[in-house]
Amino acid sequence: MRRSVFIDGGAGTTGLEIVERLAGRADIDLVTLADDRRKDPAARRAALNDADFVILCLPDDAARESVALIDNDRTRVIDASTAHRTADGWAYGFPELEPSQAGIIAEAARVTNPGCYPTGFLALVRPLVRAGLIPVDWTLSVNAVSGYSGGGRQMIEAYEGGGETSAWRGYALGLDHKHVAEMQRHARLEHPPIFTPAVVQTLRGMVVEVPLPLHAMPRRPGLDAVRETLAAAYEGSRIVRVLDDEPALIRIEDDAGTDRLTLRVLGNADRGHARLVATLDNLGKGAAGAAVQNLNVMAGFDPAAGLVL
Ligand SMILES: NC(=O)C1=CN([C@@H]2O[C@H](COP(=O)(O)OP(=O)(O)OC[C@H]3O[C@@H](n4cnc5c(N)ncnc54)[C@H](OP(=O)(O)O)[C@@H]3O)[C@@H](O)[C@H]2O)C=CC1
Ligand SMILES: CC(=O)N[C@@H](CCC(=O)OP(=O)(O)O)C(=O)O
Repeated sequence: MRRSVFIDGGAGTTGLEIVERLAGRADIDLVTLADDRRKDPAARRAALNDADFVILCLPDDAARESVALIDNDRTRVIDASTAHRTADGWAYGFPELEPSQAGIIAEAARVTNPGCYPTGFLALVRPLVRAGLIPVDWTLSVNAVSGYSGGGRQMIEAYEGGGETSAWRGYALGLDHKHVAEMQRHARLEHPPIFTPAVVQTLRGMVVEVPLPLHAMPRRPGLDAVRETLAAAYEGSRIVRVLDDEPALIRIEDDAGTDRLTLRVLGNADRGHARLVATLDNLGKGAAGAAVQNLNVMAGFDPAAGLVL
């Protein structure tokens, strides 16, 4: 059955990526607004209420406005912004996070995409918290780097226009990044993680790392036990893969240009030091790929349709 899908914000960085993935699909009628109407509330209201599904690729305030413009109970929403990630009444759009999560998304009228950094963090951590290997009262650290497309059109223009020339730029130095609450809540931790993000001179891709002093943790799990727990959690997934290779290097480009999420458990077994590493594309599983995957789940399509794997 064909479904109509309106991309609100279809001219932006994430919106264009989604259009690219959905264009030409026989099961979808894709709707975007022309440049002179894309910020017109009346045109948006009509498109929002006409569509079976809308995907919001907007700044947070505009995303809230779009939700308020929907006055029917048929249109279903996927929000790529930060606006609803910890809000009641919204399903968290990470189908692999729990065995029951895809079913919750499939039934939901309102689904929020996870944040790009939380996607890597939660994939690494939530199965370990669930298994009791990470105690709920442990304070985790998350160290991450992102390509500059993570900051949307304005950041892309700053880096590509020569306004920003740094190779590595740390930010959120007050440890108050907008993703911290989302990470804590969906990892089911008692304390916020210490999150240290940075942007590097590459367009897309990200590396999200969680160091773990296994030797000091109550259950003292080995690297193999941690890896096996993650592998079991994502067994059968075509999107999230847990590798047990021992690469000499991890590169931010490893999963750039794809909708994959790759997890590794590296470290020093003798010392009981682990380095959990996720690689993904901030615009792939971190944004557009996640939105398309959620649409597939909600509409009953093949979960991996239109994804680059
Ligand atoms: N970039 C990324 O890697 C990720 C982004 N996201 C989230 O996705 C959302 C979109 O981000 P991104 O694509 O990067 O941002 P962009 O700035 O590239 O795109 C946002 C788009 O929304 C448009 N827009 C702004 N205000 C309105 C409005 N009132 N009505 C209609 N359109 C409007 C903008 O138009 P104009 O440029 O003309 O103002 C632009 O086309 C954000 O909430 C972001 O947090 C989530 C995960 C990762
Ligand atoms: C490099 C960069 O600036 N990244 C953005 C996160 C990407 C994004 O847009 O955040 P959401 O996933 O919450 O939508 C930031 O740190 O605010």
